[in-house]
Amino acid sequence: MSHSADPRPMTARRTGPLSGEALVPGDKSISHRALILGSMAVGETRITGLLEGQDVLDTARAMQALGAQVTQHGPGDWSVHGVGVGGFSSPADVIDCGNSGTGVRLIMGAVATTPISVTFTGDASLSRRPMARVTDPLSQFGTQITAREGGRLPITIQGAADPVPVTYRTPVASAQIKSAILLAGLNAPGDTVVIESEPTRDHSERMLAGFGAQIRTETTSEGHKITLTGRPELRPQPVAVPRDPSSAAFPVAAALIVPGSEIRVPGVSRNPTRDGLYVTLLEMGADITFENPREEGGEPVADLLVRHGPLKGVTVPADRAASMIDEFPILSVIAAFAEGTTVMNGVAELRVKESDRIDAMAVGLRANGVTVEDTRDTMTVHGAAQVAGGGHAVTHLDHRIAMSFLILGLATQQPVTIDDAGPITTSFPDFVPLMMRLGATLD
Ligand SMILES: O=C(O)C1=C[C@@H](OP(=O)(O)O)[C@@H](O)[C@H](O)C1
Ligand SMILES: C=C(OP(=O)(O)O)C(=O)O
Repeated sequence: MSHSADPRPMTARRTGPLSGEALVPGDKSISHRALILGSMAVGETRITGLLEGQDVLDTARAMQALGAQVTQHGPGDWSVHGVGVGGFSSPADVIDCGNSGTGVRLIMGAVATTPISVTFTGDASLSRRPMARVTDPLSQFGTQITAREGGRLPITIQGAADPVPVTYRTPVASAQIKSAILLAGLNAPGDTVVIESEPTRDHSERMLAGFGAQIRTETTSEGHKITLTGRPELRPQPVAVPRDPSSAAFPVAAALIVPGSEIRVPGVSRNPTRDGLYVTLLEMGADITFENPREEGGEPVADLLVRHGPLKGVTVPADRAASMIDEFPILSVIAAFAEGTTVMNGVAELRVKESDRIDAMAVGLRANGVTVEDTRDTMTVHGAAQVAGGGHAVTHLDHRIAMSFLILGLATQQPVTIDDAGPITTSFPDFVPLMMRLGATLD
């Protein structure tokens, strides 16, 4: 489902020190996977801390359309009665994945080796995004796939009745490609193998192991190699979803750039495959302390204590990009307030997210007085002690662009406006009230 068609403009104004506790929502990647794997297990999976953002609600609805029983018991507290590996049935209608690349790509994988027919659609943003990166490897299982020209949505999948396992080297570092193949491999006999040159977020591997699948990861001369043995019976597991480090990045950024701020962000995942922003911020000299490190729901988590302080520009190496791929828009905002230049390398994938995020950030930052250079796969931001603001940013149905510019406006001399705050509901429905409770001025 797409968010409401009426755009909701919003303005962020220069704010006094931020303080308090920011309880950010559950991790989006883990929430999608908990619903999908719960639906492919036999029996009841209980999920706590589920992100109730539109992207995840669309996946919940898709699982129901495919035959699983998905029930909300309270805020963040959900259960899924799964149908087992190979147990999905043809849905009565098309499956609309709204704005969610993760939703559509993982669910295409999950249905690819079950002999049912499913048509997928999405909003204007998702309909522009490349899908051949997933449908190409899925067709190797024996799946019949028809897509709109250029490999775009709408896509119809006729799942393979007699699937064969696949060995696939991913052409770009993408957890969505990897996960789609692994989910398809669940109902193929024998071993399905994915080889990636850079490790990407490993939530699928962790959760598949937790649900009892035979899966192993090795670093080989070919790259990072994941081998899944097909046709397991998945056993339901309670899933406690940790708080999302990608969502935490927004209040963290606000505290770093608004003078005098000090905030606490508890229970945030510190999964090393998601930690690149925090590694980078420490290199920039950010005052962040990771307190009370512990394990929750199979993921390392910590409480973040973040204080405003001087920051310096850094060069982010290309091999770190996968571990912070969704955090570059907000890093570019933080970099605008750092002393010196921040160079972000190996970020070409940002051009095929909900929007072309390099272009959206570069254009919007320039409109607010920041000097930015970009190439196909790099972005360079020149920091300054003061940032003028006073500009307007176009968000292109992209939640992370919307939130990034609202954070920018909390520390600029003049207010920053965005054309539409609506897409924020996809990943962080409570963003505006949460930021206002910390002291932000958003209207
Ligand atoms: O697997 C996932 O949950 C995700 C993987 C990343 O996409 P890619 O796999 O396209 O890099 C990321 O940008 C997205 O927000 C979530
Ligand atoms: C890229 C993102 O999500 P998706 O690919 O699931 O739409 C994101 O949340 O930043």
